[in-house]
Amino acid sequence: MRTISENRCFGGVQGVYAHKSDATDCEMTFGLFLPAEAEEEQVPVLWYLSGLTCTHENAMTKAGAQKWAAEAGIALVFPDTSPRGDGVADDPAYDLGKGAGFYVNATEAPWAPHYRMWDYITDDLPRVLFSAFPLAEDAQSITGHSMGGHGALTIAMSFPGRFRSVSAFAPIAHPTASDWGRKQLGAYLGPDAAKWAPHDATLLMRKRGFDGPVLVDQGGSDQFLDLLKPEALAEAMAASRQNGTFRIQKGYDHSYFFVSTFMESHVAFHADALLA
Ligand SMILES: N[C@@H](CCC(=O)N[C@@H](CS)C(=O)NCC(=O)O)C(=O)O
Repeated sequence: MRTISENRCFGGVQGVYAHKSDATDCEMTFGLFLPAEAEEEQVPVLWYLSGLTCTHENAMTKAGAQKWAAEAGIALVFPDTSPRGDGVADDPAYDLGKGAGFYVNATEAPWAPHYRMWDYITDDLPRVLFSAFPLAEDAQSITGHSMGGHGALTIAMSFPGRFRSVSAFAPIAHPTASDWGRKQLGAYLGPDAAKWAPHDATLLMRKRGFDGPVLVDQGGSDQFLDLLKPEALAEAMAASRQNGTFRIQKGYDHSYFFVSTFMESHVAFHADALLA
């Protein structure tokens, strides 16, 4: 692992690090905010998974999460959204290939050799983080925006007991029924829709739900509402009697202005679970 930068931030440190990933078989970059408490003890950790076109940098610089995480004494992890590098397959469309890993392990050509973001987030990066930094493995929560909200919800529901709470900002909520999903899951996992189901938050919510609290915020004026399909997830949460809250935020769009507006509330929600 190598350090790209470390900057003092709200009494803690905002770092950017790169490491060779076994999962994606390329160098990966991530951001990690450590609050001041990390100088003395292990701290709880909140994962933030980003959306389409993002790198580790978008949320780190635009979501405004560090202030609230510093106040709560919580670390923030900002992973990249896909494998990177010259030898990595890509597509001219912004919603496939680099910047659009969709948090799955691709099985299909040309994606299979590097597009293993599920393993990267759930296995590879945790191993790096918990061995190199003072992070409490038994105090993790996860959130994300758009494609990252999809990743946060599907990963949280697939690893019962690992995350104490999950939240999402405008998640891609029902990808098996959306052009933000069918195209990518088809490309990465092949045409058999049965293989897509474990990567659909609405289907997972109907089937098993999440064992802790869930918080979802969705902008009422989001330009991608037709692709995100929030109503499917809201219905599934109600049908499975999920402990949680689904909020429509009137007038807000899909941008980081929306994410940063509600970040304080999401960090407070996770702090309740992480510091209990
Ligand atoms: N830019 C794309 C939309 C992609 C988009 O809105 N990405 C969101 C996540 S799904 C994002 O966070 N973009 C980066 C940013 O706002 O910093 C388009 O051409 O329609």
